[in-house]
Amino acid sequence: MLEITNLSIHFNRYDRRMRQVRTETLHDVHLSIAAGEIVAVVGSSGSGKSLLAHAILGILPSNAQVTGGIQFKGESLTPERQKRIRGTEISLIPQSVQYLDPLMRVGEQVQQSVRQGDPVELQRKAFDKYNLADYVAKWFPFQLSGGMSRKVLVSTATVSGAKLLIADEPTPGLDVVAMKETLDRFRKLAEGGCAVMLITHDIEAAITVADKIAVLYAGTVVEIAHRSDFAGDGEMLRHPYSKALWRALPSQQFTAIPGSQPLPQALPKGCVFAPRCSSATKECEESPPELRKVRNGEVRCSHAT
Ligand SMILES: Nc1ncnc2c1ncn2[C@@H]1O[C@H](COP(=O)(O)OP(=O)(O)OP(=O)(O)O)[C@@H](O)[C@H]1O
Ligand code: NI
Repeated sequence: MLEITNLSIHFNRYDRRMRQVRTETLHDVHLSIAAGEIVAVVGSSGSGKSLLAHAILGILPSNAQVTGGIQFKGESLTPERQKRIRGTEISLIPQSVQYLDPLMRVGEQVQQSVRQGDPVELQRKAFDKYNLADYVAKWFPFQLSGGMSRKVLVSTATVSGAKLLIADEPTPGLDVVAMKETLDRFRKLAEGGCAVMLITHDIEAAITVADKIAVLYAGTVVEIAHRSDFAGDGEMLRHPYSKALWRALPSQQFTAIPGSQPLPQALPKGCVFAPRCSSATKECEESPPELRKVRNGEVRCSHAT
């Protein structure tokens, strides 16, 4: 359904001395999501998760330069096509419930996203599917609980039969029950033939529902693993950063590694993770490793086995 190849994003901006600086915020991303598949994109704040989503939707700021290819249903996603199918075939479940218009009744907001068929009928069906009572359609966003707002966002994103759904951090702040409901909803959508990209900080949530996990670090996909690789001591994982992420979880060893993720304006010359990696060699510092297949997954580390 979605095929991303060699996708890079640069920003041009001027510094205080009016010199143009070019920063790379996403580096050579390869990622594909099949129909019926859920792929989680995990990584810490600033790793480029939202930029990746915005590149697919074609909603990056105008000073962003995008290179590489994005294919949707086997055809190139040009800016014109992105504009045409955004909100219908490809839709976003935004990071925050603040995306709801506070002055518009929620039923109307869902109806506005309908491009084909009877808006009222389809909105009713969507509410029914997500256990929202009919009368809620007449409510304004401030009248909704957090969980209901999320259901309205999902209804809006799915009401016109999207084939690719991108959910940007849909779970923070949800209690355990609401979180499980949200994740179950994605599973059902995938079972219905949707391709789902689930962007999250929460690895534990990701592995309960995603088929594959892409680990993003400083704009680079360092590993694409299967959910089952996140187990035990992380010995099935291929990249030292994925292992470190896994071991840093409170439910695991709770051990953090020293250092911090480099900023886009200060990326290392070689492997982005080399400055924090205990097995880094001269070679790692010199040039960035290629993405390669290792044990049914993919990794950007020349030492991975
Ligand atoms: N308009 C912009 N101009 C320049 N740099 C940008 C712009 N938007 C984002 N960036 C940079 O790109 C990097 C990735 O940002 P992005 O929002 O994709 O991170 P994220 O992984 O979604 O983080 P979070 O988990 O906090 O949402 C950051 O370093 C950010 O500063
Ligand atoms: Ni983000």
